Amino acid sequence: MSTPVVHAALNFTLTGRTALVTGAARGIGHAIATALGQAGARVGVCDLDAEAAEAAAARLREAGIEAVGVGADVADEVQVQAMVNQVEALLGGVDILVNNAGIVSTGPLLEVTTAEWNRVMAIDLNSVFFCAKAVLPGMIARQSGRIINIASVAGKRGGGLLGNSCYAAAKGAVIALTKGLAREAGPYAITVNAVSPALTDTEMTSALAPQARAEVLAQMPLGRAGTPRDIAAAVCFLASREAGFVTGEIMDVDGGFMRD
Ligand SMILES: NC(=O)c1ccc[n+]([C@@H]2O[C@H](COP(=O)([O-])OP(=O)(O)OC[C@H]3O[C@@H](n4cnc5c(N)ncnc54)[C@H](O)[C@@H]3O)[C@@H](O)[C@H]2O)c1
Ligand SMILES: CC(C)C1=CC=C(C(=O)O)[C@@H](O)[C@H]1O
Repeated sequence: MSTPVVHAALNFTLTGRTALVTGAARGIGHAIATALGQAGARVGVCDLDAEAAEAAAARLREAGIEAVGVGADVADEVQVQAMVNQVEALLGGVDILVNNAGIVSTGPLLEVTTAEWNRVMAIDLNSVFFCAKAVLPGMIARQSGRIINIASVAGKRGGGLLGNSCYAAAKGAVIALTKGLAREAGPYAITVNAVSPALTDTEMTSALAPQARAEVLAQMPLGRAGTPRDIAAAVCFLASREAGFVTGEIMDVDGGFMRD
């Protein structure tokens, strides 16, 4: 038997790392950008709404975080490459990519137009492909990196109460892409994981009818909706050096919703 030792203290600081968070002007993305910055990272705050992205970055700077706001539509590959170029020029190579930007569509499949289907797929799924492609060459060159995708319990369950089939299909594909890319990127010491929230209080869910909300909460053992900070905490762990042996994981942060 080996002699017991006192192990080195765990260190969750992100000092010296550059993070890029999409859809970070508000909601879950803003909480993630704030938490990564508070842990020491320099943060690229990306959003479709360029003014809101800059305003969010300014709030982070006021809190002592090095941050830049960048306007980009993550559904557009050319804009994604320009966004990554801008962040890397100002803050250094992206060490941590958080694919958070997303939209939800509601209602049964027969009511979803082809245009709506295409927009959900473009923003919720294609963006993950575009953003990963844009940051991976730098991560491979540096032999390190963290990619964290925000999925959804809808992607595991196939929708139902929690988003419709179209949204669920996009998030289900994000989960499959996370697992596949984890296999591809592992040899370069790059981890790829997803955080899978259930109902979380943000603007996205603010219009949910009280009855529907009560039905969802009744299925959550903890009996409350998630907060953006709940999701940010999980992302910070996965972004840390200490999570270097976790990859291909789809981490439920869902108040127990997915438990059997
Ligand atoms: N809120 C929930 O209950 C919940 C549950 C599970 C998963 N999620 C996922 O979490 C993520 C964040 O959701 P949220 O609740 O904070 O949403 P939100 O609507 O409050 O915020 C989304 C942000 O993404 C930005 N955005 C939208 N389209 C974009 C685009 N094309 N390019 C760049 N930015 C864009 C918006 O401007 C907004 O700032 C999404 O991927 C969502 O699917 C949310
Ligand atoms: C707006 C409402 C139907 C909703 C949006 C997104 C979800 C998700 O899981 O991503 C939901 O939980 C859901 O309540």
